[in-house]
Amino acid sequence: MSTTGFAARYRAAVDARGRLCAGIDPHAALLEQWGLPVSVDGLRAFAEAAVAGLGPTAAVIKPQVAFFEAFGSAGLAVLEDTIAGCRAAGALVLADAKRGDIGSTMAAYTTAWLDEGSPLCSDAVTVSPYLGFGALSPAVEQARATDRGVFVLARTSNPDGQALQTARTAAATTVAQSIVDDGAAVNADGSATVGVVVGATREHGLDLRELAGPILSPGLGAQGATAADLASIFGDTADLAWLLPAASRSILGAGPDPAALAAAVGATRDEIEAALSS
Ligand SMILES: O=c1ccn([C@@H]2O[C@H](COP(=O)(O)O)[C@@H](O)[C@H]2O)c(=O)[nH]1
Repeated sequence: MSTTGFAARYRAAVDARGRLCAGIDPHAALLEQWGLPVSVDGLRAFAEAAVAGLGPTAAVIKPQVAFFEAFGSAGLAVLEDTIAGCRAAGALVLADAKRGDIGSTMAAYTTAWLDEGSPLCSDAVTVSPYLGFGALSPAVEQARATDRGVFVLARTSNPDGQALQTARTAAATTVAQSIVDDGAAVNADGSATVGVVVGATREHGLDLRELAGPILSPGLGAQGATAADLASIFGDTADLAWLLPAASRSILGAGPDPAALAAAVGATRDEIEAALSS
């Protein structure tokens, strides 16, 4: 396995902390469950507890940008501090922003999420390939140059994406498989710059064995997928060393005590590791 680029940083994090991406999704319902107001003050208290609990324990932390954007500029200020806090605690930060646009606009998104000078700069960002994989080039090239990652939506965990993602391209592969193959072509340099998003909620019908990059798999817990599902869905179709299962609400429900959040991360990770190594 390569030890260059994002690959080296990703491998170091997962080797030290295990295969889990823990989400920070400050849903209004979770704020209320934690006894917090649905306001910027509540958002900040939620995020600070989440950073304290998840930051030192999870390999990768995925703030869901939408929940911060919902509070406007004050919410984005909380997101900036959340990203900085997670990175300072030793976790890799994957900003779940799902950006994607024509190349010139994509360059601006790239500056926002992958340029060290930006207060939102993260270790990786999720992107949408609906404008074409090539339109993502500014992000891919910046990520490759700075040992960061870009996670491209391929086969999402929700049922709504089925028709589009399993449609056949002119080359007769599915759209989702074409995204995986485009990512594998970038990763042929050993950098693991491109990860893909493949939900854990169903069979995906993809061959992920040549990707040589991380496979973010949301859907554990609140969306119904289990650790046991991971082994059956990905066991024959992927290099499990690259599998990065993700859970948000099922972990955050243990809050607001940071120690309880850390314990939930540990328990979820241990369940995943046991399922994937059996
Ligand atoms: O296919 C996808 C892509 C992204 N997500 C995001 O992951 C989390 C899942 O949260 P849970 O609480 O664990 O359900 C959320 O931020 C989604 O936007 C996804 O679920 N599926």
